[in-house]
Amino acid sequence: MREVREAFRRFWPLTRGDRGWLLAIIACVVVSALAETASILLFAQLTDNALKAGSLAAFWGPAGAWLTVAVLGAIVGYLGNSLATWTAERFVLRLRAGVFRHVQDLPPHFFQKHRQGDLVERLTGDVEAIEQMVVSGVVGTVSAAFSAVFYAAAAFWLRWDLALVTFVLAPLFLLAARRFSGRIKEASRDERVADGAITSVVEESLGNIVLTQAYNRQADEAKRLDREARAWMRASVRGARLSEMYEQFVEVVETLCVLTVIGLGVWEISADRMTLGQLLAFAAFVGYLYPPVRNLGQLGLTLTAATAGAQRLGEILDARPSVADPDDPVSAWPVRGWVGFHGVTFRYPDASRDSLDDVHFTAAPGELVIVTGPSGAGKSTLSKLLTRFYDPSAGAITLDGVPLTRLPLDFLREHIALLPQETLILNGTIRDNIGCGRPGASDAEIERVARSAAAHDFITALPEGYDTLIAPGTAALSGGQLKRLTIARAMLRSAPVLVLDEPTAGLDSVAARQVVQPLRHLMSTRTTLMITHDLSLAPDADRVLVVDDGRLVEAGTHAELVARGGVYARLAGPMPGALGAPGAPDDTLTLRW
Ligand SMILES: Nc1ncnc2c1ncn2[C@@H]1O[C@H](COP(=O)(O)OP(=O)(O)OP(=O)(O)O)[C@@H](O)[C@H]1O
Repeated sequence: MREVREAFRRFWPLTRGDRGWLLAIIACVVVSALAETASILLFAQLTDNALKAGSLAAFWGPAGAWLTVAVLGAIVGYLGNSLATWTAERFVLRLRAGVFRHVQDLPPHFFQKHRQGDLVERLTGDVEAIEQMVVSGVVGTVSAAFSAVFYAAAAFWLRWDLALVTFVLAPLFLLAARRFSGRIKEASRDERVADGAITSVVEESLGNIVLTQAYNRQADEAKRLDREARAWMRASVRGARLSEMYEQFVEVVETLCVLTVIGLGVWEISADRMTLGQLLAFAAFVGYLYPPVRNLGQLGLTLTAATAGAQRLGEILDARPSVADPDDPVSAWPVRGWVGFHGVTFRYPDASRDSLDDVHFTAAPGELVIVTGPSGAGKSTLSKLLTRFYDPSAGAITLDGVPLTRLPLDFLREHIALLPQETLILNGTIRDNIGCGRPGASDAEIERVARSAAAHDFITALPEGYDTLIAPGTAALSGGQLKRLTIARAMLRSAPVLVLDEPTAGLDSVAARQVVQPLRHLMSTRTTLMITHDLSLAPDADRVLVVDDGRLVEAGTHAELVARGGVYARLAGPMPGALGAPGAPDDTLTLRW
């Protein structure tokens, strides 16, 4: 019960704006119940006056009234049900949008901890389960409670003594619901978890299809899916079995009640204390009473099953973004591009050691700063802090002297463009993929940056040119071509600070050169922080920073660091043209760790 209260406290506020509609739906239910009652009483009247007496004259009046009531009931029923569906779907829409917005602001480590398929299930199945509880549940409970009280009152009004005897059996329904609810909830939770696992396995397998085929892992992947599918099957069958058991038990209790009514009725009629019409009406009221009572019992089950979904969604909503917009933001100014790291120390959430330790450096507008160092040294972490995916544990990062924590996130990310290590492609046309660098950019601007990024020629060679559809993982373009699209995207953003994380990773030297040339153009006008193992640009850089084990161990120009003969000199190795150095095939030196 505490869980249900908790779930309501969290999700009920989302019905704001629809509560008037909820009342309207309940009003429709009340009118429907009234119409039903009137029909039953008219039926009793017909039985006693027309049927038993065989009088056609006594037929027309009640028959006309019954038809009118039935039509009215049908119209109100239709309105109520349509409104209920509309309101429920609006709730789902709002809840899903809210959770999705929240998820989009969560930090990278959240997505490393949760499998994608599981998140998909939470945003679909669990969202619907909560609707079942919050909207349909509330409307259903109020309606069922009202109908139950209403029909019970009608039965009492007709024959209170008979009603009393019949209702003695009612607690059996609630007992059954209580007995089954815990187990049904457990099965429902297992089913949702298994659902998420299946989606995850399918998604991961299809995403990794090359690995699966190249290493003949088809059977292993099939086994993985089979394991999750069996878990789902077990939970699903268990859930269905429990629900069915509950249904059948209730059915038997209902039959018991009906037989009690008929038995008592026969006795009363034989003693001339009741007419046949009254007995039929009484039996009808008791019969109408069962569905709402049954629904009330079942609502308990729906509630408990839905709390499983509410808990899973609650876990997501409780995850906090690692950064937030400042309460007192600095107002916008024309950013020049001074970047400063001042004693920056950082530890990832849940990590046991610092990934960056007391890092100091500054970069001036127009400067190219290369950050290099061994794998795992903390280079990409620098870029995540500069684009504020996380805030430093100690120290501060500044843009034009203003701490990043004082800037609205939108403003920050408008002025610091990130070209991440992975080539990130959107599902859409090539134009969309470049254009998303600056929403609202004209076709001419998109084409201009594509030319600067050396992408225009291969784009126009495609049959559909800029309208070619591409998607993550399925694009019929090479790695280097895709990279150039992302460079064009970054160029379009025209941010004064550019953070490039391994822009040439995974490309051969020819492709790397094709990528680097437009990058040089892009970098000439902005502050650029380039994280790379590829030192081909190092001689051109204004400064090279060497990071090792989270610390900034060396800083200077390429020539200074080579001359110093320290870590960088060892990493860079002999340079072309140096005495005894093997000549590079061209003037681009590509050294890798
Ligand atoms: N989400 C995370 N949670 C905990 N530790 C992390 C996380 N991401 C990175 N790390 C750790 O932080 C350290 C620095 O990682 P980072 O990705 O910055 O290295 P890098 O220098 O960019 O490496 P590479 O050159 O291989 O890309 C590593 O020891 C890594 O294990």
